[in-house]
Amino acid sequence: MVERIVLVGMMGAGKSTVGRALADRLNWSYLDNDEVVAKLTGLPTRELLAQRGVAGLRAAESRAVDEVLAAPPPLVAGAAAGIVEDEAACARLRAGAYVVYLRARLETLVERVTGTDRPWLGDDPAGALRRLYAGREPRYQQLAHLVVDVDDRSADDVATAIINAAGIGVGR
Ligand SMILES: Nc1ncnc2c1ncn2[C@@H]1O[C@H](COP(=O)(O)OP(=O)(O)O)[C@@H](O)[C@H]1O
Ligand SMILES: O=C(O)C1=C[C@@H](OP(=O)(O)O)[C@@H](O)[C@H](O)C1
Ligand SMILES: [Mg+2]
Repeated sequence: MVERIVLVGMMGAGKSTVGRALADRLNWSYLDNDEVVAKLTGLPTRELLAQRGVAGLRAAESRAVDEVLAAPPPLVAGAAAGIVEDEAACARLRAGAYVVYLRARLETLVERVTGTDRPWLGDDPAGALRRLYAGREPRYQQLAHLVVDVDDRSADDVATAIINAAGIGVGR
């Protein structure tokens, strides 16, 4: 029975938005990577990256996975977009949760994150996203138990697709 759903995907795919909508619909709790990392380290993600570098950020994101896997179910969680760069964390995630890849076209991601204050984007968000996407896309596919296309769909539609595919009975 599915009782721990973890959303993965690129920044801007909608992990936080869909995750909250899905948790609301199911009346489950929601744990967001950014919040778990802030709780574990006392620092917002951007600040953590600035102070401890990429290795420090990835280490905290890996610990956030363990926190999510140890938290009492039922729950929905949004993982760090970069978790696919950590093979050991991916193996734990896949073994301990129902992993859903929110797959978005590159153009959708560019549209959603350009102008926001996210790591890696610099002054060429489209180029940065294209490079990240090329490296990560096959890994998200491998990691996930379910792939859901999110372009041109509301967050609520995406949540419905996940509920149906995972065979979760709402309200039972
Ligand atoms: N299905 C959707 N349709 C339209 N906009 C969306 C959808 N999902 C997310 N968004 C918007 O895209 C942006 C990024 O979403 P967010 O949930 O923060 O993504 P992530 O957590 O994966 O980085 C937000 O402005 C959010 O409102
Ligand atoms: O692309 C990445 O490596 C990251 C993107 C951001 O996450 P979102 O996908 O929630 O924006 C950031 O907070 C995360 O820790 C690292
Ligand atoms: Mg997010």
